[in-house]
Amino acid sequence: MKKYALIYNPVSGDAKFKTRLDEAIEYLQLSGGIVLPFRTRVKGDVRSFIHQAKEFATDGFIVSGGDGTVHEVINAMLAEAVDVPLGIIPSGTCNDFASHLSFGRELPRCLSAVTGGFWRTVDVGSVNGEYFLNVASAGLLTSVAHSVDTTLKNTLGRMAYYLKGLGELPSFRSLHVKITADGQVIEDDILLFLIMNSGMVGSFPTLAPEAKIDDGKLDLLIVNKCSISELMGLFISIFAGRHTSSSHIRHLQASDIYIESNEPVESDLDGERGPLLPLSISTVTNRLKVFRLS
Ligand SMILES: Nc1ncnc2c1ncn2[C@@H]1O[C@H](COP(=O)(O)OP(=O)(O)OP(=O)(O)O)[C@@H](O)[C@H]1O
Repeated sequence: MKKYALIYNPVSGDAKFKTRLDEAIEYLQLSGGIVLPFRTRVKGDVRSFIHQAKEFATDGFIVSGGDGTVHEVINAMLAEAVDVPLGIIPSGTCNDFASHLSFGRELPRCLSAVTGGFWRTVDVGSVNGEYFLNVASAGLLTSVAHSVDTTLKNTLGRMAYYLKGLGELPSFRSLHVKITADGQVIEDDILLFLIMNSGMVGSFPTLAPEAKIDDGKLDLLIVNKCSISELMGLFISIFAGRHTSSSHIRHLQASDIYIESNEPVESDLDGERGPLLPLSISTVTNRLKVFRLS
């Protein structure tokens, strides 16, 4: 009999996964599994659960939530040296990493990846001792995910993020940063930077078309200081997939990145509040396994 632990966030996305818990447990039991469920309550509580459940869950952990919940779970799994694969049931507002892996909202499809037993290793980013699975960022629009009200997110979904982002634009200002990426130094006034694993951020699928989640590299995308009208033009080229050739964008791949600023700049990790700059970022390979569709 296969043994799994299932961690779910009852408020992620439209807060509906909890009504499908019985269906999920039935699916896993009918496939010959037994399941230990855990309902998240506050930030950080998954660590003690994973510590206790790792002896039991010898065939895998499963997480249902958004990018923030997945972020907490991978941090706890790596800290607890959990070696079994992670299954992801996307039930958050965006779930960029799961979308990159082609997991949609269809519960049986996500669970079939777990019961199918196929997995792959993926890179994670390490930043100042914490891990991120999909993106580390700072600057304009990057704090939207952790500053939107939960009720608004539950009702409006990702539209709540876009509305909040639009509200930020009139008061936007640039940041002066120095970035050292695998020895290459960039010092400039910028609007934002994204350090991506999958290249899918904010539901934009191809922000870094060359990004791969197992190449040992992170994709750094910098938006240079520009005017609001130039920024609007840039959004249009993002929708058209032409942004990487824009003069306002710098894109490079690196495995070690150091970012500093002489101002107090807050970062964002997978949609959760991250540390203040400076950030010391590196790629961690072969430590995290995720279930994949066969
Ligand atoms: N029972 C709970 N009640 C309220 N907040 C919770 C609960 N459990 C976890 N949280 C908080 O939910 C946040 C994570 O939400 P998550 O990112 O998974 O969903 P989301 O914001 O809807 O999706 P996404 O990040 O994909 O946009 C964390 O900050 C965590 O502390």
